[in-house]
Amino acid sequence: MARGSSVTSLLRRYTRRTHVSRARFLVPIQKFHSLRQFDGRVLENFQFNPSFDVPFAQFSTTSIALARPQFLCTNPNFPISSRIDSRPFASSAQDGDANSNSSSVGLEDDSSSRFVNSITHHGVADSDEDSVSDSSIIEGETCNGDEGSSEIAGRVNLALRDPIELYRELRGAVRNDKLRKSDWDSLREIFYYFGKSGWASNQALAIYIGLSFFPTAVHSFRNFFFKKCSAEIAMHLVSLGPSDDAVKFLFPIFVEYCIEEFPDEIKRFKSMISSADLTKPHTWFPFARAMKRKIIYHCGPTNSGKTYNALQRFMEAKRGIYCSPLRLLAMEVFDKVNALGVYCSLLTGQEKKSVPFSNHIACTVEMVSTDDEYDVAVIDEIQMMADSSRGYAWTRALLGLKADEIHLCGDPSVLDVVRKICSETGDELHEQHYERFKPLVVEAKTLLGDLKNVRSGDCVVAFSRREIFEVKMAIEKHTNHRCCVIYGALPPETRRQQANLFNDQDNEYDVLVASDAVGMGLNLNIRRVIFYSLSKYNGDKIVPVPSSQVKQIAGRAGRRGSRYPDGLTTTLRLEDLDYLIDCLKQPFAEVKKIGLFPFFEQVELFAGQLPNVTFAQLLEKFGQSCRLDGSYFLCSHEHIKKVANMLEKIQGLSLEDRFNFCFAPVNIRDPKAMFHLRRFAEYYSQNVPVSIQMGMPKGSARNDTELLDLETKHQVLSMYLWLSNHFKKETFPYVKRAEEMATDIANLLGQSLIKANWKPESRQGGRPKLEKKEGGYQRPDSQIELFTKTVRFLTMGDKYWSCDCMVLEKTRKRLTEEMFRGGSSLVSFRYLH
Ligand SMILES: Nc1ncnc2c1ncn2[C@@H]1O[C@H](COP(=O)(O)OP(=O)(O)OP(=O)(O)O)[C@@H](O)[C@H]1O
Repeated sequence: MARGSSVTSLLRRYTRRTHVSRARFLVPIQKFHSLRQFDGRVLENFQFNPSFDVPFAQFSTTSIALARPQFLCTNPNFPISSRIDSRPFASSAQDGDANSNSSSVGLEDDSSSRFVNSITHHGVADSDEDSVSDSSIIEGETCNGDEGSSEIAGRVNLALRDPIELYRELRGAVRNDKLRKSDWDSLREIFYYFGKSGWASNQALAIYIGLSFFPTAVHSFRNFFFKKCSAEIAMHLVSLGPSDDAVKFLFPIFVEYCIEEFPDEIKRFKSMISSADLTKPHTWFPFARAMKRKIIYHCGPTNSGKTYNALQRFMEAKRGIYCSPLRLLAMEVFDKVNALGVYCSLLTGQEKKSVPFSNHIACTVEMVSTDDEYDVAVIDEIQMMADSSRGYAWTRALLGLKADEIHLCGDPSVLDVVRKICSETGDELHEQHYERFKPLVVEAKTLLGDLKNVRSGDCVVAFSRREIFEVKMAIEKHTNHRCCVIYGALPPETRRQQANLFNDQDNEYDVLVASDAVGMGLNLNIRRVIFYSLSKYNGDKIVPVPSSQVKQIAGRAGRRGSRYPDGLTTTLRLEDLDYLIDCLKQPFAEVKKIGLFPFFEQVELFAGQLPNVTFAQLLEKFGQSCRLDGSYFLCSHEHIKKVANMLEKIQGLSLEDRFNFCFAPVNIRDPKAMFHLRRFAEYYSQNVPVSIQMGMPKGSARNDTELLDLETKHQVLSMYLWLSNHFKKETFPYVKRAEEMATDIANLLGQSLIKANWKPESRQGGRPKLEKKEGGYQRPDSQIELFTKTVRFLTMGDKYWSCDCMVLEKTRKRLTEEMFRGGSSLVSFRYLH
């Protein structure tokens, strides 16, 4: 990115000079957010010094609250009279209540509260004589007669003096040569301690001294101090030694020094921070805020009719928008609604289907417009606001949609966050709670580790492509069942085709083998969901599948209106059963934070502060500097940074181009797909028509390599279509051709899957295998200790064993064994929540 010359070179130079690591930079920033929350509460009436334009209240901070008496007392900007006799930072000393002090100033770390306690114990402003003598003992002084007392009294007075006054005195002073070498050594140690103090560096943020600049500022302050300090101040510091007390004594003087010495640095850091300000996101959408919106939260588990009810309102409305988590689901709604006679258009990243006269639109949530007005909007799977990478799209839709009525469908995990948001936006919230149409029944018998036990209508869920094909092969080899296959890398069209094949009764494809992609968006006639395993690769290591996902997937069994309204779920192996039950029993974990990501305009503003960095570095810096309110987190941008790094060398892309290219749907672990994205960007940067440059496969895949190739080809075409919708149309002129090719490849993929009976290959090669243990893979441990709710065991022969409440896990196992011995061929138990 060629940009103008650096206005922030100083800051960057400091960053380089001090080798500030990312981790070091990040940790205090987090703290700093929490300080800021405290700030709003405690410092709302606190004024700042306008002459320096340093809004102390803007960042917290504890120090400022603590330092208030000192700032107030001499600064003409603070007319309120203050107690000159108050000791620096020891506001509690005035009321003599250490605890109330530490809570009232919102001290957040242990060291700070320890410090305040120590001040209170040693404090003298509470005119407690014992404290004075304690102080002298603790400080290692010997109080011998009047001389000792007056020396201590002098230091006590010094400690009570206004730091601004002290600073002014220092400014006008000349070097003191009376100090002994040992005193200078002590002072050096004290300043070293000060420079290393996390508390001080954190508090310095309040005056916009950034963490990277802090060591330089301390160094400069030290030089100044050594040149100027009086014997009195030096001896006072020496008596404190390298301690928190010394840090807190020096800090307000340091603040004065920085404000006077580094106004440019302060201004620069301040503008960088404010350009990365993501606080109060509800204020980003003034038009939506001007509306009186009604939010209806359809809250409940899977298969409880949430989406059905929301869609009824959507179809009744004059103008409606449905926001989907998946292209597939947007297509389903588009088809369903049009079939019912409501004209509806489709908008996803890859396709725009405009239906004439339509006032309704089904779109993917990332594509939702916050400019258009609607009567009714539906945001499906609202709990995805908490998704670590895509959550921002749901947050944006909820905050920004201009709709009179917004229906949110989802589980209860984000209910509290939505309540909080509505209280901030002023929207009226209505909650509608749902129960599953029919309870999900856990089959305790499991498949006993044998895939021969699959039955018609079963869906076997595995969490890797390799396992999916292994399971399909095994089932087709050892039974008469034929399998359809659904996993994430398949195009939505192929997934739908496989779903239809499975739902259709007039063929032999009666078993489905699927990944977690089956958890959302497809209406399937599933009788029983069987978990082949309950661990999955998370991009880094093998982890237990989270309980929310287990619930979502298991909930696919027994949909209302399907052939199997009673849903069953179980595992392949008995050993996994406890974890499955555990997950189903877990209440929905309450989400505390939801995702945000800056708009391009916000990134652009920030880029103005850091002109000579790469786009990936810019994003990294943004992540480090951005400020967020307590209910939000910055969505992960690792994927975006990888693409940004790949495109770095391409000249001629504007910042906006780079930003948009980074959101293109690409599998960053697939080198071929990454190669094509880079090629597309290169062509685009040269302003020449971007060609597809990809041969069409001759037929369906004959082995797994060819199948993988088809998948990649489809992804590249999908990327081309996405880019054509996000960049100048004329640069991507082969849209028609790309659409045709994509459709053909989706069909070829469907045909390939039907006959696929080969050993699967791995796209990455390097992915860790599931760790084998005796009896299978590494299983997640069950966390169940007790059953705390009513549990009822039943056999399929309508004979019930019931035992209410607090059934120990061992008891459950014993009962299950008894039921087996009792000759029951199929044993299940049901939780009545
Ligand atoms: N009142 C109803 N009349 C007829 N069918 C209904 C009704 N309510 C729901 N259904 C059907 O029940 C099935 C599940 O409903 P729906 O998809 O709305 O559930 P959900 O709670 O949104 O589930 P999920 O979160 O899994 O999508 C759908 O096939 C839907 O068409």
